[in-house]
Amino acid sequence: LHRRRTSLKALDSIPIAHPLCGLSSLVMHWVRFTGHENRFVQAAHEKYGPVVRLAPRELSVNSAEGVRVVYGGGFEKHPWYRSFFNVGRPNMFSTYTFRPHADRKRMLSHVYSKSFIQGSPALKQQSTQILHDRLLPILQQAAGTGEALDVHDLLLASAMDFVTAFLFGLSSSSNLVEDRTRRQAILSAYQSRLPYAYYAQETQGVMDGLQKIGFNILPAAVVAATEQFEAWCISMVDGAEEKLHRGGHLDAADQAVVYGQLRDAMLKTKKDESGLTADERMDIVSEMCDHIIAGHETSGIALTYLVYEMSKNRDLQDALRAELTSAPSLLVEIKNKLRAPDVSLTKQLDALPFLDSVIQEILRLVPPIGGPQTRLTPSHRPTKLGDFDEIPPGIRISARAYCLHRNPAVFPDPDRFNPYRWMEPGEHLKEMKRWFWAFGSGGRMCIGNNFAIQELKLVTAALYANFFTEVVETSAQDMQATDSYSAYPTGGKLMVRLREI
Ligand code: HEM
Repeated sequence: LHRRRTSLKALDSIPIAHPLCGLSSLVMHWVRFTGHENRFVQAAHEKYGPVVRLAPRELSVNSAEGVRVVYGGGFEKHPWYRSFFNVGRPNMFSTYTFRPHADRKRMLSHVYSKSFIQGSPALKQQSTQILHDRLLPILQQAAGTGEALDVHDLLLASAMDFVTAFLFGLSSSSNLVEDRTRRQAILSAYQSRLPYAYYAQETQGVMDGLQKIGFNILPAAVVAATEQFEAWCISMVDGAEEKLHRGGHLDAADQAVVYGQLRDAMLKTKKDESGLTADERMDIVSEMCDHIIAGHETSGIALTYLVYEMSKNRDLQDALRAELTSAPSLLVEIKNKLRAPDVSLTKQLDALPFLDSVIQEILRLVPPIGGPQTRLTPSHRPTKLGDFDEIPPGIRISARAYCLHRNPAVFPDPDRFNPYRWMEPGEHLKEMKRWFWAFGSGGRMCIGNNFAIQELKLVTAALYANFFTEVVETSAQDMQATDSYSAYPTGGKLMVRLREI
């Protein structure tokens, strides 16, 4: 205990976010419980600089250099991520130790690489069907009637359809874009547990103890909704497994790219022909559940805010449309005079500078995961962070995109949506890219970033090639992002009126 106290002395020179932060973690518990953690940490960094102490054994960093130190290697994830277990088994996201994480990530990196994503015939077919047959007709119908459409809901649904199609193949995936009843049920089942994240993330020990004596802090309805969501994920896994088991030819759109890859990679690790154990099957289920979660809410949130910001500025919509139509072969005419990006030209679409800047800027302004990416200082050596050295092992430490993206020295007028800031080449652009952190960095960086960027570009291009958007019945307060790990709009909706061009 004495050695522990002495080593903590090294933290005494680090500015504290609040007078009580050096004495107790209660302040941070309160800040998290009341849902203003990102704003609290941001205010502390603005006042005290790039390294602040949040609790006796917790630090926050807010600089590109600090991110390089903490996320460049050697810092394991904090057990905080254990709360992201699905179906009771760890997955790539929730595993906090190096080895099992690296083994799993290696199995899946190839199918999420940029070259694979841009070239995959399966993903091309899946994207075409989701855009042409589901999303665009619904948008056109809303434009025709002039009725306001909740695009938040719809864009979460389309992100869900995109990711589950890539995981399981189209016939075993969701169709939440068209099936509104199922959409409501699934999205609200998933979202019902979000308000309880504090308990799962910050009071795990207490939760576990209480559960042992038969008490669960989470309301029964939330537990049931989580089970319903997991059962739905499992039903898609089962559908994909059945399809692969049957064998025979599958259309490109029907290929279960990610599921098939993980299943084969896990089978290859077996020394005999025994097949996968029940636990290994549940590991796959857990991994798939996590990609369903990580893949739908992030992209859905990004697209929601993109439509919100674009709707506020007609000039930006015109500029985007001008870029899309200046390369005429990029758009193909589909039914009912609608135009859609040609999915065989995803590389060319990716190279459009304004579209790229719009996507980059929305991920900067409202990072869908803006909250802390929590790590532990390494166990075998002290850490040096800027002016502070001898930071002892086992200290909880995090950076967050919410704060990194609000540094006015790097992003002047940081609260303004300004895609043009990404279009001026030079040293400043390089500096902005060093601070851009929507997908994290290092070994635990988002595996789905190439998939997400391609999907965001396809949906944005399809939308603005055909429609003007205007926000109705939604206040700025509704669109305030929740102050938590992910950034859902507080009002839970974005009502938009569309007009066909
Ligand atoms: C705009 C969309 C997305 C954003 C902004 C985003 C952001 C992030 C961030 C910040 C992390 C690191 C989190 C942390 O360490 O706390 C992460 C990890 C991860 N993301 Fe994404 N993500 C997006 C889309 C996706 C998609 C589409 C998938 C899968 C289909 C995905 C799967 C994952 C997985 C599996 C991890 C864990 C990686 C690891 O631990 O090695 N994400 N994502």
